[in-house]
Amino acid sequence: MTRKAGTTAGSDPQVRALLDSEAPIITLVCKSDIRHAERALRVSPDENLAMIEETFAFLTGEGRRVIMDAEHFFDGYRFDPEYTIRALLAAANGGADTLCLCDTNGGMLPEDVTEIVAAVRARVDLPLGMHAHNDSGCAVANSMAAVAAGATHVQGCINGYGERTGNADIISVVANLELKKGLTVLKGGGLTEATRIAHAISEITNIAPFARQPYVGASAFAHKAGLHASAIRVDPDLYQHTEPEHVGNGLRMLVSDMAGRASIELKGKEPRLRPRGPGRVARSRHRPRQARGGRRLHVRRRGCLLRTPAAVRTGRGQRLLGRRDLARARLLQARGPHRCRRRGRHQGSTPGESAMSPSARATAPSMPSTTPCAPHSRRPTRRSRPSRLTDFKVRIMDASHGTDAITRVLITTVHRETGRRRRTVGVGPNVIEAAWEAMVDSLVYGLIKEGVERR
Ligand SMILES: CC(=O)SCCNC(=O)CCNC(=O)[C@H](O)C(C)(C)COP(=O)(O)OP(=O)(O)OC[C@H]1O[C@@H](n2cnc3c(N)ncnc32)[C@H](O)[C@@H]1OP(=O)(O)O
Ligand SMILES: CC(=O)C(=O)O
Repeated sequence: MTRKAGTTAGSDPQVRALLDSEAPIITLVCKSDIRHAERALRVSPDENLAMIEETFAFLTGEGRRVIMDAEHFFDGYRFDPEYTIRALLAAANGGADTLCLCDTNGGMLPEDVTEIVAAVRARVDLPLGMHAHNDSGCAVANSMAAVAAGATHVQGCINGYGERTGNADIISVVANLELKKGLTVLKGGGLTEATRIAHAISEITNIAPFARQPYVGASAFAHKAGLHASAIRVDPDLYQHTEPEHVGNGLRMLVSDMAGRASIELKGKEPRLRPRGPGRVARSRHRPRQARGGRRLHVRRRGCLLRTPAAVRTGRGQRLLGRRDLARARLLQARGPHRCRRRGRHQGSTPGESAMSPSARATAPSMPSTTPCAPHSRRPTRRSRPSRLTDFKVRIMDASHGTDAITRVLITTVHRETGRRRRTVGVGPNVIEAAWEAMVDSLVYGLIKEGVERR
């Protein structure tokens, strides 16, 4: 924000905090709609302009590159175009680097953006930017319209996350600019990382990926209709607007009651379905169940994890939580929540849980606190708890299955002494079982890493 009314930029704590952050580039939100200056800030129109200019002058004087986010610019322009232009010029006088026009309420349509950006372009001689919200479903289109009208800077958010209905999905904007407009936005072919990055960020934020997300969604290049498949067999470009490989995605053929012969032929050509001898076929009989939750796939990739629990012994001769213990846990769980709670107490809670958010703490079960010990062994001590739980995420894999939905739990633990981080995943029909599996894997993985003998 700009400095507050009645202060100087240099003495405003919030402006000083921006400076203290040592960020080389600072973006300042400024009021550019006269109604917001008068009604929200309750300052005179001129005082608002002074707040803008002085804050820019102070920060640029300290050697920072400063971008203006002109809040409510488009709505303000419609109400009082002269004042919005004066707000931009105040920032320009203060040394602004770029003037980003915000559709803060997200209600603009592309033709409004084209008209207003072109009009501003004719009056202001600094690079212009666009910051679009998606309330009218046009954030990406509005960003593209602004670029077509002369903007050279676009703000957005990965996967379209943001306030209310979200901001412009920066992945779609970049892909459109590169693939449809022939501009180079990312260096070194970075666009091919788009799908991986979109999914990695949805993991980190714990927001399920949106299958129909343009370019990077799992369904972005998926085909169901047999009619499509018959043409795709001849040339995939007949039914796709760009090649999925440009954004790191891939073509996917679905086989359903809408499939024809071509669909099945194409499906059969997918590498993972090519028959490779009887062993392969026999294993693939279990595949649908495994693929549903993903755990077995994960386990198989990690090699020994599935086999290990029942077979690892520690130096103290304690047995690690194994499959039988898991069965016991299921039994306890089936007996009701009271028994489960008692069991949780027995396992103790880790101090690491305090590093989690209150909501995570409220739902996370206790980390099985013993290093490797059976659930009915002695009460754990701090010494026997070498790791602390630092993150606990729950994801419902397919919400449409109601209480039958597969639950996935991702946990991160950190070894107290080495600081080594372990991230494991468990999948089950409910949160307790999924959490249990994740925790067992975490312990086993830790033991393997520490060189504990396997039998
Ligand atoms: C357009 C956007 O949405 S940009 C996103 C902005 N970021 C966020 O809102 C998320 C983080 N939020 C925060 O850190 C805090 O809410 C802050 C720092 C923004 C404000 O918190 P506080 O300092 O506690 O202020 P409070 O909520 O009481 O009120 C906001 C103050 O900022 C003032 N203000 C609002 N916009 C501006 C602006 N562009 N320039 C100067 N002052 C402004 C308001 O007049 C109000 O001042 P007052 O305290 O004198 O009445
Ligand atoms: C800056 C911002 O988020 C807005 O005005 O929309």
